[in-house]
Amino acid sequence: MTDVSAERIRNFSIIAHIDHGKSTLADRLLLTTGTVAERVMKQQFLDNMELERERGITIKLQAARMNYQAKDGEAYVLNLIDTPGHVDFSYEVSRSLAACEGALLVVDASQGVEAQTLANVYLALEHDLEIIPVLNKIDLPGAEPERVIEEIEQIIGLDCSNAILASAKEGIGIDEILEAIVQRVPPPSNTIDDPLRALIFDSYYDSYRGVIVYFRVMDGTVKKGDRVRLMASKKEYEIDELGVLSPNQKQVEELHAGEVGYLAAAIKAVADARVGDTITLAAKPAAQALPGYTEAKPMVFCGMFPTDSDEFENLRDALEKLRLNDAALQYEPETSSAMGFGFRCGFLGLLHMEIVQERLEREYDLDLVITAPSVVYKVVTNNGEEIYVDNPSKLPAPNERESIAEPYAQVEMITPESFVGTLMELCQNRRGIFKDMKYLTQGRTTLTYELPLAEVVTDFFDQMKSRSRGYASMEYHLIGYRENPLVRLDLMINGDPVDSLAMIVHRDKAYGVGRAMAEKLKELIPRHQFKVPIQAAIGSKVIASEHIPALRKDVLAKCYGGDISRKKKLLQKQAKGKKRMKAVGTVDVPQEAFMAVLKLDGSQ
Ligand SMILES: Nc1nc2c(ncn2[C@@H]2O[C@H](COP(=O)(O)OP(=O)(O)OP(=O)(O)O)[C@@H](O)[C@H]2O)c(=O)[nH]1
Repeated sequence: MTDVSAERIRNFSIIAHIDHGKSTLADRLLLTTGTVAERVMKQQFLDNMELERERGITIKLQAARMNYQAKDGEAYVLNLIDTPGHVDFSYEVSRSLAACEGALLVVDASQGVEAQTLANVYLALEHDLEIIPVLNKIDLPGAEPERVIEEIEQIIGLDCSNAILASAKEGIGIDEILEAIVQRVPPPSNTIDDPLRALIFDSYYDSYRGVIVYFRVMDGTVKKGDRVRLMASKKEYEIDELGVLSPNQKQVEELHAGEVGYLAAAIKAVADARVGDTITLAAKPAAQALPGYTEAKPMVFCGMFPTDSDEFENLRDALEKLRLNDAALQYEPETSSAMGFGFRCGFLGLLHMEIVQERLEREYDLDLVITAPSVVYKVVTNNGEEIYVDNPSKLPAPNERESIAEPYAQVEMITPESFVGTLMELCQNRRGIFKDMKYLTQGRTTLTYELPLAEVVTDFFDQMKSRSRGYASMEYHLIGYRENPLVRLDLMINGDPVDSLAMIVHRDKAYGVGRAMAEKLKELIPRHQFKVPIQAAIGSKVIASEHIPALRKDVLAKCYGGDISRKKKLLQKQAKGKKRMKAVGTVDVPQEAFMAVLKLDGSQ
């Protein structure tokens, strides 16, 4: 039972760029408020590391409730709500922020504002949050808090006259931060008498208790045993377990407006209790759900095929299990003439795709061949029908379609001035449309471009990082569909078109990409006993052609018989290399070949 009144509650999150010190500061706040003892924190940290290593995933703190005795003599409850750190999950970030009244904006005083920080600050401002700027790492000799403050004021237009100088590592400024949270973040409004409305900001699947839902009570009261309704999914459940996160789960009997907690109610999959949905009471439902709910929509699609076709059912089981914990993951069976049976999967973005792929391989021990990511194209067919195509091999032929449009993104980059030239060149190569450039303090610049999403989801991020030696940061958001003269480029191996290699490209780039792809495939596909021709074609027109010469020598011949261990090693190496191959007709094609489009040098 918690009996804290709304005036004594403060709900806040921390906005920070990667490595600017969010986790260190969160730990400090937990320690300083006595929520977690130092000894426990060390142990927990180690346990989490162990788990992370074992499961290959990052365990994150979703929320923590702290008790804080403020200088005004009153006891407060401070709820820290975590936000995911990547653009792919910006919808989740926006829901986490919607559950707060304030945010700490943590900026590394030796670095400055980065693009991702900016995106999240704008989200926080949209939700009318009180933002408290914190300049972290002031213990570093290179810290320049004045410059960074100027930068924050200039870029965000945020008053930084009362910014806090802190070092999460050394424990400097922590009391000031806690006091600022109490004094500057507004308390939640006291709507305890209204019908229950609670906002889901996170959830995960637990194999014993079902889905654990993290929520913020916006109005009313929720009790253990209540029958609740989820307003978007329209499903009803009885609450088996209700609690707070301190930061470990601790059961309570009820939670009121303004409080943050978790519940378990034998919910089978996270898709049934989605982030952004509103929890209300079945007996006395609220008239209206909380605003802002949308269903996460996959942006990037790819084919996933088991290298060994007998593994198809195992792949299906694994995807089903992952989906219990990932409402945004979509999949449906796909049959490819080249690859056999597999699944067409949809993801929020490239990082999401990589996480799922990694989990399938690590946790479910599957060997997969994954095709290059594709965005969703909007095609108007000859009979005026509008269809969405997420698989290039399914694009209607030119004489069957009226028009084709592709999604565009606005990309914001922040970079030291010296890399502006090379980043502009990158954007131009990727069909970018220049929108804006602004000079900030100390030779840093913001660059804004509009780019086709297809050009962003390939290797844009990696290219940006390598061209700026790691200094630039970026953020993107979708701005709608635009028509373009796009064509389907087919690739043929040994005379047969390989549907999983088909791609949709701009007409003006088709020749360059076709040639580069043929060359890249020649480089990536191993030699066989026979000559393997490779061709790129648009419709029936071949635009590039290469061939892989036949293998002549036995690889073992080099070993002159004698050295058996060396021979073994060579065979092992070959076996390892073979693992991620897919037989396309009589040709073994390695995984890298399907991702070849990501490896082109970008100058096409
Ligand atoms: N010198 C100094 N180092 C700090 C300070 N705060 C954090 N760090 C260091 O900065 C690095 C990143 O800190 P984290 O707290 O992991 O940063 P984060 O923002 O949570 O990073 P992600 O979890 O990757 O998003 C770590 O090596 C910290 O030890 C500080 O005040 N001073």
